Amino acid sequence: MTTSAPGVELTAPLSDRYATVLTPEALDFIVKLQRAFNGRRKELLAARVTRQTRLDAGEKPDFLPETAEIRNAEWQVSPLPQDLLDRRVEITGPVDRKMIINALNSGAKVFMADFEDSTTPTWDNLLDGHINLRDAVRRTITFEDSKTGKSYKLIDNPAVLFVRARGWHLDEAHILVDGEPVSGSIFDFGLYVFHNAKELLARHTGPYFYLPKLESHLEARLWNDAFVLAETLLDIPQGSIKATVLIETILATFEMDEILYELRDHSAGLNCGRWDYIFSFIKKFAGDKTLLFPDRGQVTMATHFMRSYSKLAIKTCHRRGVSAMGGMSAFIPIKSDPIANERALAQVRIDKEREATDGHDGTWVAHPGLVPVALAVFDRIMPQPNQIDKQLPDLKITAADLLKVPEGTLTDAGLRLNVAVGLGYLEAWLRGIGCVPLFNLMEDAATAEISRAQLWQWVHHHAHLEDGRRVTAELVDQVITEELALAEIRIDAARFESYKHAAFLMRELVKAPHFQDFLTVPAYARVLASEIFISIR
Ligand SMILES: CC(=O)SCCNC(=O)CCNC(=O)[C@H](O)C(C)(C)COP(=O)(O)OP(=O)(O)OC[C@H]1O[C@@H](n2cnc3c(N)ncnc32)[C@H](O)[C@@H]1OP(=O)(O)O
Ligand SMILES: O=CC(=O)O
Repeated sequence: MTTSAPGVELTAPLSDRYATVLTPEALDFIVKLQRAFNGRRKELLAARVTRQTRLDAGEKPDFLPETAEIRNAEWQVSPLPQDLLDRRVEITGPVDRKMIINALNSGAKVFMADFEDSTTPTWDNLLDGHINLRDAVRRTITFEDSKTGKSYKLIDNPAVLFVRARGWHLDEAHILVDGEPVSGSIFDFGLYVFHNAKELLARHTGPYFYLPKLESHLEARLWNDAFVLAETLLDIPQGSIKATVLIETILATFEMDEILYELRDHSAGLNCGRWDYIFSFIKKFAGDKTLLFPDRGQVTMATHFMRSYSKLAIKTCHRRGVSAMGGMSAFIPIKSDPIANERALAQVRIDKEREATDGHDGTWVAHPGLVPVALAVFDRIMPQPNQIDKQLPDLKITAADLLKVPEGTLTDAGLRLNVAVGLGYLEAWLRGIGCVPLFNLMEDAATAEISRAQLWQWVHHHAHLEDGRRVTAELVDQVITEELALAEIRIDAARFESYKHAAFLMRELVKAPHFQDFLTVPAYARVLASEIFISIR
């Protein structure tokens, strides 16, 4: 569908309802950002490829000599807004209407509405999500659950809202500008900020964002420049947009000071995105057979490299006057089994205690049932709003600490779990559901990436399981076939179709001669090609 804007085309239907958010003015705003920044985005994505070639040749990352001056100098990020001083518990979740209300009402200080790893970016999910957020910002959001008959509305003092936009690598294929898809980041950020920035500022809060999967401070600079242009176009004060960057790639961890520096007028600190971080470590060194990771379940926050990264994030943020947010424990409440449930909650408690004691200023939870658990820990260990004044001048973290591969075992159970999680997650994703409970754990794109990355790594480096068997493509293939057979008994025919698509994709990803950067990229292409989701409403 061509639009009234020259060079702009929509490849999906725009219902009257969707046209209330994707207005000509909003589209024009997105197009301006796209034309201003897409060239640099593509250069930065190309720079990722060049860097990967060097890593494949054996180069190891280190703190950058050319930015030593920024690391060594004393400077501070602009003061945090009042409503971001206390972020002790943040709940995250997809942009589903009922979940937005539940999350905002959950008792958490912050809700991060996620267009990224817990959302399949279908046209419906995206535009419904923006409608939901527009209504949430204006506190008019309500929901009637037709299944239960329950009505939902916001409480008087809901959580502060953040939005996680998609990463720089993802395209939004439903809008073409000058023949090219719009950047997913620009679409998510642009549409939200366009409709809500002024309204949020009038309500004494602001347009707050989480920025995922950055690999360098130059990518942070691009975000900062997008913020500056958006503030100019919208005529809102410079510095009123705030963003927390997820440190969730092994490369970004070497540039934390520099990332904060680039965003110093717009920064709301850093967050340890632990799952993507583990994935990124495996991916960036996929070519190195000496860096094999053990079973996913053994790669915890207690391992040396993960603890080192989390402590370095705390030290860096506190020195610059901003929050260092902790991450997401994947344990979720288990309704069907009180004993297993208590075990899961205990795991969450241990994780949050470690974070609060180390100096994090808050943490993430995946489910409203975990808000009181995390709150109790942070209230006890951090009675004040944050612990930014906890400075760690004597903490020394080296490149060797950050690059120390965790020890452990590779087991048959670990392999089977990786297959089951990869298939189960992809199956849901292809049906438009970006976050699911599997085997009593929260699974989203980041956690599923670890599973499929491990399978690739183990196959390509001929890893041995502890029972002595070698992991081969044939073995993984066989386990996929076994999982498919089990699924066929368990689920209905329509879902089984989706499972078969998932299995096809998994096989492609695991057998690919070169590690595929993100599973969501081929999965998105598959969804677009089969038009599973572009259903006319
Ligand atoms: C690594 C990362 O990137 S982390 C960030 C991305 N991941 C996330 O955001 C996780 C979000 N969490 C979720 O999607 C869900 O909690 C899941 C999929 C893990 C579990 O879902 P379910 O098993 O369906 O949850 P469950 O049935 O226990 O839900 C109970 C209630 O809590 C609500 N709920 C569950 N999780 C959330 C949430 N994160 N936010 C708001 N409400 C939630 C449900 O809507 C349901 O509400 P209702 O009782 O009013 O109907
Ligand atoms: O985005 C969060 C993560 O843990 O990955």
